[in-house]
Amino acid sequence: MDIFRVLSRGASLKKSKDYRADFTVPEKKSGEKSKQEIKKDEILNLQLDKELDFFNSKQHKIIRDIEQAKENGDKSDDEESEEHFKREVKITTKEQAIELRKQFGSKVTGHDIPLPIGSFEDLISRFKLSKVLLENLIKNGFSEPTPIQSESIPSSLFKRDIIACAPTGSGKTLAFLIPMIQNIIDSRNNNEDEVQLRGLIVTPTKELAQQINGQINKLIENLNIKSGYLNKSLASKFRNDNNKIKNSKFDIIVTTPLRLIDLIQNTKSLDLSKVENLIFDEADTLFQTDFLSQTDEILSHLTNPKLLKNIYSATITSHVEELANNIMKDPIRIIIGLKEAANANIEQKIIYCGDEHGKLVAIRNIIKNGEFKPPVIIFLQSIERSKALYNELLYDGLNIDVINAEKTQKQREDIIKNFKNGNLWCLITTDILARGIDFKGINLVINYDVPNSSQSYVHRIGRTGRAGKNGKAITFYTKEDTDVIKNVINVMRASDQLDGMPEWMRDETSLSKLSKDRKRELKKQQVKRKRISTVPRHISKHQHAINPKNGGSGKKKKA
Ligand SMILES: Nc1ncnc2c1ncn2[C@@H]1O[C@H](COP(=O)(O)OP(=O)(O)OP(=O)(O)O)[C@@H](O)[C@H]1O
Repeated sequence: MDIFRVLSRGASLKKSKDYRADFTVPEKKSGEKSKQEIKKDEILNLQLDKELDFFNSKQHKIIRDIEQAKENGDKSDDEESEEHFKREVKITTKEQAIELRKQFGSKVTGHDIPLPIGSFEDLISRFKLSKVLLENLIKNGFSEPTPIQSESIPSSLFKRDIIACAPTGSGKTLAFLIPMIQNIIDSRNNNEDEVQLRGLIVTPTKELAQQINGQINKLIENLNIKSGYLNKSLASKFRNDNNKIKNSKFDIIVTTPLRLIDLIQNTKSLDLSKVENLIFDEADTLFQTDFLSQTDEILSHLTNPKLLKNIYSATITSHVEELANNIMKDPIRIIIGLKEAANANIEQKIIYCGDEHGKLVAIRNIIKNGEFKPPVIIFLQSIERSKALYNELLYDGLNIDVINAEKTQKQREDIIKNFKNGNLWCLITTDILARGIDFKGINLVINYDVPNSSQSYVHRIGRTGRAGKNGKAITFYTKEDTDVIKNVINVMRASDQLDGMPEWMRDETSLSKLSKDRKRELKKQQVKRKRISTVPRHISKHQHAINPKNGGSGKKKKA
């Protein structure tokens, strides 16, 4: 059973210690329902929707829909859907735009900025948005735009380059997908329906690329648009350049940088010269020194003069903005909320644990005191440490697994599937899952090791508190973390989360600030930590030695 889906559809929450029993689905009544009963259910669902109005932006629409559902009890589906398309444009004046931006905390700068949209229906009248696309949005539960969508979509449809920074879990993916798909529909209409690779989305991890492609597939239903995630198998089809791939061209490709570069350098089967819309998702990673040459290489193959460039992330430093400005034409800059703050729905807490042993004690305390409410994600700084913590907690009855870059793609996919459908309660991982991954309903993120930058902290804890839901993040620190923990405290301060914290933390002046050089140093190398284990070293060494996998006899020596 997909507990997250059940939760998001308004299942009731029981107070129970057993997490599996926390989710109950309303029972189905036997027999046919009368029309009146169905209508009553609709109204109830809409009222439930209102309570679960995560983005605070659905408010008036839902209220209006409740009223309409009450009044138009017997209208046909066709009539109702036609009415949906005829709704008046909500934002038509500069004053309304200023008001909306104030309400959303949006800062939008640049030349000739278009008005934001107040509803997805605004796009029908202003941009002739495809009705099928709007239907697909509504079918998937996206009824009102989030603040970033409200600004990005019209700017992109006006064919502008965009630098966008909005909190984790605030809907950036749809913010770039909706205009990309609409632009493809428009281009295809103007070019006698010729299929060409027009949209390219570059992300730092495979998991994220796959997730975005899944999202695209939901939006392009019945649109005759084709999207592909450039995994190993698709890349090898391109490499073989057989007719199969030629005959099934793609409108959109989602990829990681290296996979794409490998393909364009070694084959001529993927032509990037017609790409009109480029997205760098988690752009600040792609503009970091490690990725920069790859990003440059990709840009050099995108030769279409009409190319639109968009960069999106929850954290964009001024350095990244500077780099982006160099490759963009007159971009519109959209910032939602505060740049370095975490999502406001996340309660943040730090715990001093003294040393490594203290961290194990702290995590077991969290389990004992009921704070450990699954689904939970635990982040550590390295593969070794993630495996060590997994071995340590394996027998604590937590239903856990570990996911890191050592696992095969298939293993990674299976673990994620199990976590999403509720078979796993807790995922132990590294920064590989820190960005972009959208697990619905994560209750708690634990930073077992302090992340090495404020950006990494914001993204890691952003796996909870998504789509308007609340979440909690706990960060452990020890005496080794005196410097890196300052990054975390600064984000907590920017997010107004220092209430109840010791005086020295709340007082900005008592925390000597980290210099830029020191921050850079910390990002490059991880804090040196002692190994994780409650088992004394001489015993674990002995266990390792007798393990048959390591050539041992498998037998314990007699005392
Ligand atoms: N307009 C909308 N109405 C309701 N839910 C939405 C809307 N837009 C997006 N969502 C949902 O919000 C969740 C978070 O969206 P998304 O993954 O795009 O966040 P993000 O801003 O890209 O986060 P991150 O910075 O972590 O990558 C998703 O589950 C998505 O389906």
